[in-house]
Parts: sequence; C-alpha cells; structure tokens
Amino acid sequence: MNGKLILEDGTVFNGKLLNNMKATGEVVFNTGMTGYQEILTDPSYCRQIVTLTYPLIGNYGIADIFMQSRKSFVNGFIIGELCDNGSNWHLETEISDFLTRQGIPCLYDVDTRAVTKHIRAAGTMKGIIVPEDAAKTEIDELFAVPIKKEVVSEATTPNVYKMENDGPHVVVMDFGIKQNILDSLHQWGCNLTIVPSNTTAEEIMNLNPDGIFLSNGPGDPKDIPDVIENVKKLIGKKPMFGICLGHQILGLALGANTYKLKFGHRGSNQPVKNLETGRVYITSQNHGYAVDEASLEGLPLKVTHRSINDGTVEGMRHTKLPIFSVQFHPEASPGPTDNTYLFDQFVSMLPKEE
Ligand SMILES: NC(=O)CC[C@H](N)C(=O)O
Repeated sequence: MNGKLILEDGTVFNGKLLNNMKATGEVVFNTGMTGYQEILTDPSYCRQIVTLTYPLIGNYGIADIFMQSRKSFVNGFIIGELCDNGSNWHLETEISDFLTRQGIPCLYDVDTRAVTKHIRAAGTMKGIIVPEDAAKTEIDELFAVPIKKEVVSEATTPNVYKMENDGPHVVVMDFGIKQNILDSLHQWGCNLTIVPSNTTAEEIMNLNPDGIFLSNGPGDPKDIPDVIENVKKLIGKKPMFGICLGHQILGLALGANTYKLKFGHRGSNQPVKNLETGRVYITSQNHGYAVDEASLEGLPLKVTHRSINDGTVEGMRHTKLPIFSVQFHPEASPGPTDNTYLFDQFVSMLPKEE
C-alpha cells in the first residue's frame, strides 16, 4: 500500500506503508550505518518518528540480545529499502514481523536522504505518516494531535529492581535507560539498584549508595522540573555520573541552561574531542537538546568534551565535586569501544571494597 510522510511545513515524501497504520510525532534522523534494533528500542526516541539515512534496513534481522528496553517506544519508522530476508547467526525475527508485532507504523521505499537534507535545512519538525489517499480531515486531525511533552514517566521502570554484583553500590535513576548502559555498569563490577524517575532524594539516600548514576531518556529536560529539584538535593552527597538526558539534568540542577538543537545529533558516527587529552573519539549519539556553554560561566563546571561537527558541549565535570557527565553514549560501540574509559573514571570515584 502506498503511503506518505507529510511534514508540518507541507513537504511530502512518498513511500510504501508496511501496515495500514498512521503516526504523528517529531521527525528526527539517525545517520548510523548499523544499529536499527538498538534505535527502535532505545527509550530516548519515545514518541518520535525516526528516519534512517542508511539505505538498507533489516538485513541482519532482529534478536532478543540487542533489545535496549522492554519494547519499542518510537511512534513511526521511515526507511529506504526494507530487507525481509535478513541473514545473521543471531537472527530470530525479520524486521517487518517485529515492527508489526510492536505496532510501529513503517514507511519504506522512501528517499530518506532527501528527508534528512530537508530537516537539516529547515530544522526538526512535526510530521505524520498516512496512506497515500488519506482525506484532508484525517490529515488535519493527525496534525492536531499534540506532541506529548513529558515522556520520562512512560519510559522509566515502574518498579525498583536490582542487578547484583560484588562491587560498589550504585543507584541508577532510570529516565528511560538503555540496557547497554546497565550491562556496562554491571560489567564494571557495580552492584546496581535501578529506581523509577520519581524516586525522591531521601529514598535514594536511604538505599545507602556509593554512587549515583543518571540515565539517558526521552524529551526536553526542562519538562521534568521535579526531577531537577530532586537531583539538586543529591548534589555533593555522592559521586555522580550522567549520560545524555542525565548530563542535561545535571547541568540544569547545577544552574546551567539547556536549549534545543536545530536538528540534533543522532548516529553512531559523531566525532567528539576530549579537551583534557586532545584525543578525538567516534561516538554514538542521540540527542535533540544540549547544555548551553555560555550558561556555565561562573559555575563550578568545566567543559571536558566538545562535538567536532558543531562545537557544542558533549561533556562536563564539576571542578570541586566528583560529578561528571557526557552527552554522548559511551556504552554504545560504534565499532571501537574507546569511550568505555568513562566507566573506569566513574568506578574509580567510588569507594573500594574493604
Ligand atoms: N539519549 C538521550 O538521553 C536524549 C536526551 C534528550 N531527550 C535529548 O533529546 O537531548
């Protein structure tokens, strides 16, 4: 069945609809060459319509071990060629079956590079996926659906749970965490207690943590003021490490500002410079917001990492307290695993075993 993506500014891109499903959401693009399952199941994409620039999607199928969360949180998926005869020794499900089972509207056979070039020029915007013959009233109704702002409560864990280990006790504030981050912290020896996003500072301190981790997650960090207030109360109590949304939350809690980027950074091929060593790393990223460097003036925060593409802040650390954060995803390996030194850095701040 033929379908189309209509952007808020009226631009139309044609394709084919995998299922007869419609979608509304903020249209974003990811430039990675692999990792479509990780993208589909990363809760940071909650309620967005994700376009992939890589032209062939599905060629290595879907497997349980690559799931980043309990389900896919995206509102829609826009791709070039949909490959439904994947080949890989891990393959358990073809991508079309996965998308159907997860109820994800998918528009394929789309010129996704043209979509991306348009968004790069015009900025991220709302869009809808509809069948080719959708009536005007139907289109108007879909555009009238507001983009839900606070989405962390949808993505966080509903319950406290543990991933036990022999090392330091880390309380993980889950704002929509990726499984790879939990696995990395666990692999680095941390004994993890994962708590929902609305857990209070008092409740966290009652768990007697050695360190606190602030996770990635969806949406604008300014849409979760209660979380920011809560994190403020934890500053100075324990070593802290934040990734992506966790980095933005730390920034706001420490008095900095955040803002929306024109079209975000999404892909596993984003170069970042570590300003303290001068080394450049290829990183995996997925963010639409950033910490405003000018707002750090006068605060006890130092920029430690910078995007090579646009110069924006990709990491910072507190000048007096054991607190640091990165905007990119050090747990994801866009080929090399060079960025895992950040987990060493966090664990080295935590008390050693007796
Ligand atoms: N991956 C993330 O944690 C994303 C953070 C935030 N939602 C952003 O888009 O900037």
